[in-house]
Amino acid sequence: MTRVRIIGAPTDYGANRRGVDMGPSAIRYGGLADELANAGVDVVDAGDLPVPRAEERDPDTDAPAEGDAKFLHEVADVCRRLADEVDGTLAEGAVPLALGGDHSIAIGSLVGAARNADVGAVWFDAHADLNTPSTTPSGNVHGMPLAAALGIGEFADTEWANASGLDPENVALVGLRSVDGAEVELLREHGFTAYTMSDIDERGITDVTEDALAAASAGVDGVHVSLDLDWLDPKEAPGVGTPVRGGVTYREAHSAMEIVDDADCLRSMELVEVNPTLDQHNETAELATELAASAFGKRVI
Ligand SMILES: NC(=[NH2+])NCCC[C@H](N)C(=O)O
Ligand SMILES: [Mn+2]
Ligand SMILES: [Mn+2]
Repeated sequence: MTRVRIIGAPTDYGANRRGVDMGPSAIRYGGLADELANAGVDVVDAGDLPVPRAEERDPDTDAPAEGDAKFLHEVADVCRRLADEVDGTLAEGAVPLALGGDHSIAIGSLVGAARNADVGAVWFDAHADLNTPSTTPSGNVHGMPLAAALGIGEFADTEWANASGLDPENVALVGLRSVDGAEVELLREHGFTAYTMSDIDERGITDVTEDALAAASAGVDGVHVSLDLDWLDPKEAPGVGTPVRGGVTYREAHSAMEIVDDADCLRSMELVEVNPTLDQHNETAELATELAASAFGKRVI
């Protein structure tokens, strides 16, 4: 029986929209533990990491990386602790399921998942999250976690540069539709596997997700699945801070998660960017729980 350990990371340091720190509560209230239990999974909830409120902190943008990256020290502190939790969960033989919080927590998930193994990643997101402190249009670290975990640009000087051991060839991005100029360059240069919404239109979600998982899992021990809820169309998932029209549908999202389960390479997962203050009747949080259940094996019959 698959064992899943839920780890809440209630942080909004990486996003300028307050409210995403309430994501873990909303997702739990949306029925996560029951959904996973119905999927036949043995679930343990480890509770939330303690995260000081952003108002009590200074969003200084100095070291460890130069440029404009708000609350980078605070993000680093949360991610160090999350990495320890993720690694500890894997050591116990369970699958870590981290709940954001904004997408900056992915740095901790990836570093933790990779501490004692070679990993790949599938990034289900409207965005590439490959900005660095010098290229960011917003200063928000939730637009940078993939660059940070890969040690790209100014992140080469940080503790993260060699921590994840991630190879861009084992990173597949799915559903891209809002990519900044510098990110386009990185996607072209580094050998990432990247699928835009146009690829999904042309080839269908099934083929694209199968290819993404094949690329992410080639030659490594397992795959981290990072699910940013803004991957979905805002009509389906309104409770996110950076919505982009033209995302995947409810059915496409479930289909992709079922393929994640079929591929049998899932090592760790996270659900990020659920912002209950922007949601309608908690529907985005509930959708996150349902999608997690599909990824962990829930089927109709
Ligand atoms: N995880 C997210 N929602 N990221 C949104 C990033 C938006 C934009 N590319 C930025 O860097 O600011
Ligand atoms: Mn996004
Ligand atoms: Mn993201």
